[in-house]
Amino acid sequence: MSGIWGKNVQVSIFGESHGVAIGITINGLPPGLEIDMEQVLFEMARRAPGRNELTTPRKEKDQPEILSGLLDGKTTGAPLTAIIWNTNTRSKDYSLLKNVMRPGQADYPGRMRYKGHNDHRGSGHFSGRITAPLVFAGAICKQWLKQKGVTIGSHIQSIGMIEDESFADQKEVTLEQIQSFKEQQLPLFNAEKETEMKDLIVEAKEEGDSVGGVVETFVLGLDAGYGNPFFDSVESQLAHLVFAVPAIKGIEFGTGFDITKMRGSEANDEYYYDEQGQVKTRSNNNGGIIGGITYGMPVVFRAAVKPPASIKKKQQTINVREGKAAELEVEGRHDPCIVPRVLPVLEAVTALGLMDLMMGGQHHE
Ligand SMILES: Cc1cc2nc3c(=O)[nH]c(=O)nc-3n(C[C@H](O)[C@H](O)[C@H](O)COP(=O)(O)O)c2cc1C
Ligand SMILES: C=C(O[C@@H]1CC(C(=O)O)=C[C@@H](OP(=O)(O)O)[C@H]1O)C(=O)O
Repeated sequence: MSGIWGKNVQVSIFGESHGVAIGITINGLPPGLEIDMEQVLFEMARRAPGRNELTTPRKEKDQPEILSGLLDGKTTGAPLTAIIWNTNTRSKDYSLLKNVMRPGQADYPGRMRYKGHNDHRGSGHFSGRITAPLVFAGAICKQWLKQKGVTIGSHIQSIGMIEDESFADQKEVTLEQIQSFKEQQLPLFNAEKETEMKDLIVEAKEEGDSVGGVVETFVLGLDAGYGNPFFDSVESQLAHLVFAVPAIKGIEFGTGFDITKMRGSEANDEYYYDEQGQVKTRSNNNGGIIGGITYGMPVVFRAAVKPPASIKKKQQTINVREGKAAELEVEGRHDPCIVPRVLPVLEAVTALGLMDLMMGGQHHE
């Protein structure tokens, strides 16, 4: 397993979904950073399981216990370690799944990679639950970024075939709107789509099935001049972290794959000076990054979230103990749609990636 990431802010995650606890150690945080714990808990609660009818019924407090690196509410500069206890495991749901492989889940590849020694209970270290410590770290990074004037927001771009408007369609997105998105179950530019999306998730759940979707994340207030091409381009940095999130199957920046359908004259983001003399572009098809470097416009990307694999509907698979074909109806407590819970995770990894990048001092000044 590779549970360690980062150059300037380095994280190390640990734990399994049905183990004693999960957690994270963060290295490289600057000393004296005041941590607003209420804000950290707010972010944790956005992701936590069991909060409403659209999520897994497994209820967890997801209250981080800080073991080191924080004194009188401020970072000391020493490694900051937090653990989150697992309090509501139901491992019997997984006894069959040691041998009967769930299609679309990490059971079979994990078994091959770890020679059957991986903790299969609750998908072990593969579980989406391991994103809780990432949200903890991201909440701290967000507080550092806020001091630098950088804000990260996200909304649901789509659930199944139901689409919201895009960030690019908006004249302006205010900090208040970004904050209100964080308080909503299904944050949308076009709130009229909410009922349709909810109904689709509930319908899939009732049919013993699941649905996927797309999350759009945007970063405001990021100056021009960050990024280290080739290998540490801003896209590489963010994509690396976004693909670490379980269930993410794709990422596109700016206009993404659709830019291929445009002419250069349409795709190019034309420059101008605004009233304050700041360099801006009229469009943002490149999603705030060209040549792997920011150009001062919002960084925008969309992540594809697959429909969760663990469904009640009957599926064909294999029993590896018997070496035979098998049928499977997955029991247990699962998310019918991961999208609403993954927004804070995508924001968190974005915050981590950007803080790591900015701490490296790549800025032109
Ligand atoms: C917040 C979150 C919740 C998830 N909930 C479930 C779930 O309830 N059931 C499930 O089968 N997969 C769930 N997943 C997805 C699996 O963890 C993921 O599909 C699996 O680890 C395999 O990884 P991959 O899909 O990225 O290839 C969740 C993922 C996240 C990020
Ligand atoms: C517990 C969480 O979500 C879990 C993510 C998950 C998976 O396979 O990713 C499967 C389910 O696990 P369990 O069968 O143990 O209930 C979800 O409940 C969480 O995100 O905190």
